[in-house]
Amino acid sequence: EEILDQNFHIEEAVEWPGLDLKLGQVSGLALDPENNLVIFHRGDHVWDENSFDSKFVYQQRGLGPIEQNTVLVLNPSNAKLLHSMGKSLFYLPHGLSIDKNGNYWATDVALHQVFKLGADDKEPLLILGVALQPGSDRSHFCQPTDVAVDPVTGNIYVSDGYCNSRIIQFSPNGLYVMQWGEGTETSLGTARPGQFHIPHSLALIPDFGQLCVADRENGRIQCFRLETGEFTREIKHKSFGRELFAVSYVPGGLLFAVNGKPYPGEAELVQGFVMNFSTAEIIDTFIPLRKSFEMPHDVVASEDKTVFVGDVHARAVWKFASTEKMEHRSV
Ligand SMILES: O=C(N[C@@H](O)C(=O)O)c1ccccc1
Repeated sequence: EEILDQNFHIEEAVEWPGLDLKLGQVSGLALDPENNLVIFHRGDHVWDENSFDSKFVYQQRGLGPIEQNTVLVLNPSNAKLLHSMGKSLFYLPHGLSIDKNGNYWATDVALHQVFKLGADDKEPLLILGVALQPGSDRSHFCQPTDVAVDPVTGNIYVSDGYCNSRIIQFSPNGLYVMQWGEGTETSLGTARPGQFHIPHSLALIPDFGQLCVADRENGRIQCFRLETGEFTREIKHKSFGRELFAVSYVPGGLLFAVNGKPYPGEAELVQGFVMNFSTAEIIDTFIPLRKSFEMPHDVVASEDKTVFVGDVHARAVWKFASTEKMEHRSV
């Protein structure tokens, strides 16, 4: 059995020039099959209190779609722009993930839709949801937050969303299969397993056949069986504080997460977490050396333990790297 060394430590790679990029609100990060960093940002659009009405209908469609390229592909070492796409398609980008075939999966909270894009800039290969129409049936989302695609089955999982509280599974060609989850009755204060208060980010754990969800306003991670949606585990630490924004898994057993900024007077720091997936123990935490986290919104990690964090308010992407090689001792 491999023991993940306990003196694992990551810190900001301060030589990475990606902090000087002129970005809009950074909402999603992903790594493509060549380990390039892909940034999903909002260009000149912002999500603020005027963006939606009380029925979650987007109010700024008069602005038209974002004219800048919203999907940027960067060399992960020197932050050089390799490719950009996704102009005139999105209104308010949110989640981004890339499947094993290199297709991009994106959610747009203004359109209430999920997009499957080929790596070129042609027409989307698949669109789920009805443009600009929030809803909670099998063909509508309400501000969907993220997508995860099972590399084994090709099944599609959507976390839906700010104004729904469910995970929906679609077949590889986009047919509704099943859903699970319900809202948290905030009155009771205690959130039960399978209840969500903004399912905000997804991490698919192929090694264990599970899907983990950042249950944002419940400040916790919940994990479920991919096949059945059956609840398997809650991961919650005091140091998460009130909000847990994003979660990402790296094959080999490490889970990464970022939390939300504490309310004035609360003790918990806004920071990144490295956890041992099997034990759920926190084995390291990290914050930037340059600038500081404002609203870290997504986190993505590669097999060599390089981690990127995107921040929607700081409009920045930081790179973190492990400072010493992981010793995998066999016992
Ligand atoms: O959470 C919010 N936004 C972020 O998640 C984001 O994705 O930008 C938000 C909440 C209230 C009003 C406006 C924005």
